[in-house]
Amino acid sequence: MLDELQIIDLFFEKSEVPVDDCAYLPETSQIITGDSMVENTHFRLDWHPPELLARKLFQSNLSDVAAGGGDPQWCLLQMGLPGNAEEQFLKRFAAAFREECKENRCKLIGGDTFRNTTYIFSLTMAGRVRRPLQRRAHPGDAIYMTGTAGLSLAGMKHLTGEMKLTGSLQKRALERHLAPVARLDLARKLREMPDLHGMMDLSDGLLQDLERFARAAGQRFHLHLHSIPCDDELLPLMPALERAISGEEYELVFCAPAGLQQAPGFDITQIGRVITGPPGLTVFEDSSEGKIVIPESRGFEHF
Ligand SMILES: Nc1ncnc2c1ncn2[C@@H]1O[C@H](COP(=O)(O)OP(=O)(O)O)[C@@H](O)[C@H]1O
Ligand SMILES: Cc1ncc(C[n+]2csc(CCOP(=O)(O)OP(=O)(O)O)c2C)c(N)n1
Ligand SMILES: [Mg+2]
Repeated sequence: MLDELQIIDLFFEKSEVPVDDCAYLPETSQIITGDSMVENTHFRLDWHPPELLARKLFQSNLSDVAAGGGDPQWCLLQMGLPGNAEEQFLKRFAAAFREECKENRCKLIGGDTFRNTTYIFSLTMAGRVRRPLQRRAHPGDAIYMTGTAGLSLAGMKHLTGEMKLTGSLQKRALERHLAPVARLDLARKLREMPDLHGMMDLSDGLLQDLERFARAAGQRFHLHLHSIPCDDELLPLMPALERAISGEEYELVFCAPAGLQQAPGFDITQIGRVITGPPGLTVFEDSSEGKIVIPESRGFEHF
């Protein structure tokens, strides 16, 4: 079986394969993206109340628009629904989705609805952009991420029974997994920095996403595992390599000159650096770069 990127490659000439979170439409200064929530692939009905499902669908797309340097403008909603879909489920989903559109000034302008054996929710979102942010980096840049990594995987592991979380940590992990919030607030600040070279959002985990970022940028990325920021309470419960494969965090990862400082409302951490070398990712234990780590797992992959 081909993997996800090999399948996508089938549709493009080699030089035209899309590598960014969003496609850029220069004629109208817009960016456009699409992401889906599919039953038993992205969510389970017994885990995910319809309100949170609608919000996660919206926020995962908003996260791409934020990483692309844009502000949301309009969206199209495609839905596959079982014949026995409950009216209450659909009403609750629709009400929450409408709230998201309103809160984020994003107009639902169309879509498609069809019968399917399971639920499929797929969103296309467009945004306006002044300077589209792509997956670019310069040698010598620092690699930064916003927020923390690990909570989403911890939340899912709690739901599957692989981890037993309690109290406020359980709440934060479930919230991160079931109801992530795109970092549009920080993206708006970051995109004003003239020497921000490139940005993406964290959906498949740092190992996969940084590998793709590095290849798109044509640079070598060094990730420092022990620099990956983590929720204080989760830190002793989740090894660094697991934080590096936690997807669906919807934090931002970006490359800019070293020396950026954390500040209130600006929760960024340096997690690695960019060097000249063959495009790809090398994982080191820490920032001394004394010990290379070969990960056993790359995290969640569709194929
Ligand atoms: N079926 C497809 N046809 C054309 N382009 C695709 C398809 N699936 C994914 N892509 C593109 O391939 C790139 C990688 O996809 P993906 O990993 O889903 O991006 P993201 O993590 O930003 O959602 C994106 O630019 C996306 O638009
Ligand atoms: C039932 C269920 N199984 C597995 C997962 C974990 N999971 C599903 S998709 C995904 C990665 C992100 O989804 P993807 O469709 O690859 O988003 P994109 O990279 O396109 O933004 C993860 C970690 C989940 N959330 N729910
Ligand atoms: Mg996608």
